[in-house]
Amino acid sequence: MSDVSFHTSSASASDTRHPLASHGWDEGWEAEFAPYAAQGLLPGRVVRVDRGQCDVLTADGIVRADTAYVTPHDPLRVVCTGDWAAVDPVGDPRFVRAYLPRRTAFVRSTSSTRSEGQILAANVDHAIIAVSLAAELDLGRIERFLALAWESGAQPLVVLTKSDLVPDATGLSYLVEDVETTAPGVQVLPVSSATGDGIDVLTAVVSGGTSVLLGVSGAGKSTLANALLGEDVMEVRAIREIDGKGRHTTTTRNLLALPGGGVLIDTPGLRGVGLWDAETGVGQVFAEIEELAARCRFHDCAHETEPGCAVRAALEEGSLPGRRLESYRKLLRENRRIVAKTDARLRAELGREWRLKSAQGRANSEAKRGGGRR
Ligand SMILES: Nc1nc2c(ncn2[C@@H]2O[C@H](COP(=O)(O)OP(=O)(O)OP(=O)(O)O)[C@@H](O)[C@H]2O)c(=O)[nH]1
Ligand SMILES: [Zn+2]
Repeated sequence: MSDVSFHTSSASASDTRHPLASHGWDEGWEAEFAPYAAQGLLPGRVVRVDRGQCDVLTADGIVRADTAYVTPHDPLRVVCTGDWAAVDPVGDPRFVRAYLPRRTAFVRSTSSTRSEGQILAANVDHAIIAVSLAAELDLGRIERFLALAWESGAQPLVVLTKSDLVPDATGLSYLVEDVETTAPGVQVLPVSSATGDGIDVLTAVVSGGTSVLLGVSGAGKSTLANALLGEDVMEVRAIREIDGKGRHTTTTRNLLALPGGGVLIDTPGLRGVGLWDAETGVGQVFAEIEELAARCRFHDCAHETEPGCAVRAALEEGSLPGRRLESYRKLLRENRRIVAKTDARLRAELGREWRLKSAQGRANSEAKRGGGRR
């Protein structure tokens, strides 16, 4: 009982920081948690989820809690790392009774056969997209990650890693420019974990919220995570002080407080992200194309052969690069395929479209053959 009054009083006292502030607790969460606090439940952030159980960091340390109440049939509503949970103050087992509505969420499609979304991380503010400068830039791939990031609700940030491998400053500035053009509204930051260049800027950006690292294998995510975490030892010690047992070390957690402020979520599943119903996200990545499309004569313009098409006009005039439009179409197609797996109605439509297209294709090639004979 004294536990509960400690939480409510310490949280409202303006001169003391709430013990969970380092893990993202703020006034907004506190207000939303009020009804649960009134029931005597403790707030905590989920730092790891296993089968049937999870680790929740509360003001009293890490609580191992049962997730039976927050494991509904809908896989997107299953409690996940980053959630703010309401936990029983006592009991064996202690249960997570509920979690607060998510501000943002990362989801991905699971296997190709059973396409249901899987929730990967919740309440992420910054999506750090790691792109290695050791390889040639793949702008299409960056756009794909950007779509996923925007879709989640988090603010994307592109980090060009291994900048030490591009010693020529002018060359580097061109690469940064290329990515900036591809990612309007997104900060692009060259960094090197080897020399430490740019790490201070990144540290400052991520200090104000929860971040995740996205990017293909070898992009330098782990190295970057270590650079942000500094000496892991500090982190481990801090956790041990909190729970007083030293059972949980950094290796068992997918959510870590950064020494420079902010929180980093690094769940293994986030590494090979797919695109999951990210149509709005795709629209945000290609905002300039969607703006042009709004000026097409027909609102359902496919920008193929329609008259009064603003997209094709921009393409012809050279203000819209062909690569951008192709990438946009590719991502939309990819997205529709993913959505179609779960949406039978759309699947039927796509099937119809496909049959129409192939019928058209047959007609075209027959016409061509006919023309050849003439
Ligand atoms: N030169 C240079 N090499 C780096 C830098 N950062 C990472 N590397 C190297 O790049 C390789 C891949 O780095 P990782 O951090 O393991 O990449 P990752 O994205 O975590 O890869 P996965 O764990 O497979 O997802 C390693 O050999 C690192 O040593 C850097 O700033 N400069
Ligand atoms: Zn058009």
